[in-house]
Amino acid sequence: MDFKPPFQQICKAILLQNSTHEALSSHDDDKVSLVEECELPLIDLSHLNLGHFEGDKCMNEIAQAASQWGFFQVVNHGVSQEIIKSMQNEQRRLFHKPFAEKVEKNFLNSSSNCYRWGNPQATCLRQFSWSEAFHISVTEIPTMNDHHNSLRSTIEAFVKTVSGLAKRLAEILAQPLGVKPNYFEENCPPRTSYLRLNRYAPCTFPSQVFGLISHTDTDFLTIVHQDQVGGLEIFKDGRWLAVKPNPEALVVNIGDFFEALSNGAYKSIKHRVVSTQEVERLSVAYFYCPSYDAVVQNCGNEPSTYRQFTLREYKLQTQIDVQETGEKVGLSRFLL
Ligand SMILES: O=C(O)CCC(=O)C(=O)O
Ligand SMILES: [Fe+2]
Repeated sequence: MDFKPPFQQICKAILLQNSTHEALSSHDDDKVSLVEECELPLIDLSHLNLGHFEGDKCMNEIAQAASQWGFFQVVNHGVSQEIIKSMQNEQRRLFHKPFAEKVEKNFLNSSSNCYRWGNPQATCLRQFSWSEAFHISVTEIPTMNDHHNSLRSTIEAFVKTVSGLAKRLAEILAQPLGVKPNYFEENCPPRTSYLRLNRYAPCTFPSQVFGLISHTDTDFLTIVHQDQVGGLEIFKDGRWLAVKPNPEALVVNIGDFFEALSNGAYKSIKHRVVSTQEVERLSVAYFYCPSYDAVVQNCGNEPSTYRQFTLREYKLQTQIDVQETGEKVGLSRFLL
């Protein structure tokens, strides 16, 4: 039985609905083109344990990377290569289940819309993502079906380490902002974060369709492991740069809520994944989120750039924008 979602049929239908001219004449930003490769700032987290001087230096590097890049990579992060390998194997096995099974409501015994693919709202190819994903809320992990070999125990092991890492990084980033020390303890209980397992299938139209369309993340920060295939691109200083994969490293990026909390000092920058025709690509992302009604607002003394909001308001606004325009508008909706 086929495991691939019907990406090709949907793209053909979109192309038929639009004139070809319209589908191909998108904004320059949205075109798939050759881009330069970059190496993200690389931070060795073992330095945090080397005493005050090295520790402070490492914390400064983290805050600087968040301000200048919005993206960085970390090594010695505590997630073993064994867990990473095992996660990739489990992901491959999971995504290679028949498509008809994956779309079943109770496939993982988690929320009914846990399996997602493409973009149901896409009206043109540049809004379509040639990828599939499982969104797994941290609360759902203990009750997940485990007839998929050791998927659940692997996810548990991964989340256990990565959730602690997310909190630690958030606290380090919050320190120079004057955010109260227990802000994340109070506003980001473990149950509010989630994991996304991504699979980017080989793509029939790699020059026209992205694996994942350009977006910023709706969270405080995201921790990603990408495999060796590559394809992640970030929008920095007016141009797209390809992130060179580093199998040892985890990629960390600032989400919209840290940009608001830091009053724009840390950057939630646009990123996307380009498709390839040849091979599949796997990645796993942990989204560190506040609870629905936690208030996100500038904690410094300067005048605020954004009005305060909650995740509930933000998600509602995003839903409206996606329905009306096919895309998330994001933080600019909350500009003062
Ligand atoms: O697959 C990747 O490398 C990035 C995924 C991503 O940006 C996301 O899931 O929000
Ligand atoms: Fe993202």
